[in-house]
Amino acid sequence: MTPDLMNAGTRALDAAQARRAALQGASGDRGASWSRVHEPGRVDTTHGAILYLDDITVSFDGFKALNALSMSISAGELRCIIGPNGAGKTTMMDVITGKTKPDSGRVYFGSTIDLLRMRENDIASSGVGRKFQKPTVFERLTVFENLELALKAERGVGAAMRFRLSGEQRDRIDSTLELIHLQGSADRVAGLLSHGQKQWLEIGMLLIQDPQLLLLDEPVAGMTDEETERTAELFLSLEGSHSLVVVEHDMTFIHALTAGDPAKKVTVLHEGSVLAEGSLADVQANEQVVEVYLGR
Ligand SMILES: Nc1ncnc2c1ncn2[C@@H]1O[C@H](COP(=O)(O)OP(=O)(O)OP(=O)(O)O)[C@@H](O)[C@H]1O
Repeated sequence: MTPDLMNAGTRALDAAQARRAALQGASGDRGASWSRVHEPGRVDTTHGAILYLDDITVSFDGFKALNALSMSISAGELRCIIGPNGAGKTTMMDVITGKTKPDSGRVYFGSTIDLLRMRENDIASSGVGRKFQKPTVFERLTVFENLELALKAERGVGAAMRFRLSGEQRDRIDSTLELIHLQGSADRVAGLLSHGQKQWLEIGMLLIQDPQLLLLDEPVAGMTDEETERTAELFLSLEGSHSLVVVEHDMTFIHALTAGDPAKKVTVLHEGSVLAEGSLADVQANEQVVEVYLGR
């Protein structure tokens, strides 16, 4: 999480908590941080791709975490990325979001935005939303307040403090609540939600800012089977209107997301490069993939 994003969240949280404390005579602490995404709609996808990674190498003390990695994600695509521990999946996400700068290679958001020239905060602002594995919601705020905060942060931190919700924005929060299956929990304190519900809330906080590309790192880790199923439904409902890159080890979930559709690509990473790419059936039948990952 970048310092700017941390500040955006904590300062707005302070303001929200001060309001609540004034009303309830209570005080709270700070539980989380999250990404701010705004000004979507400027990404040029006329050539079909929303994300290009070209020949990316990242070395840590001589060890290549990414080794000439190339990959392209189409606009509106839901791409699953699998691979053994240490394959480079998180490092790849770190490069896309500007957390790690590669030794060499190119990363483009659409055909014109060179992400390697941008800082982490600016990449988030350009429409790349990232969900880390661990849910990071503001535990002491209600579900509604968490979404409100995410919506307000679109306007910048200073403006967010003074900003009041319009009817249209309330509707946007309501439709997000419905999308993430939390319409009955709007007034619940987020800390009381189940692990899966916290994950959905954080996804909602990203979605309400309308990112064009969503990077999701092991989103169903720790979820119940029912929560996993619902998360698959949610992601499938976003496909087309958003582009999603989902890193996941849970093959049941990957099955649900690809739903036997041979047109849906799964990418297998191994030792910092693409080992295989194709339909789930194709990669499952690939002997090398079985050897390094699926057969274990
Ligand atoms: N900051 C770092 N310094 C040194 N080595 C690192 C660093 N970050 C990652 N690595 C190494 O790079 C390799 C790739 O790590 P990465 O976390 O990207 O893999 P991953 O595919 O996300 O694994 P997992 O499925 O376990 O999350 C690993 O061998 C890891 O130890």
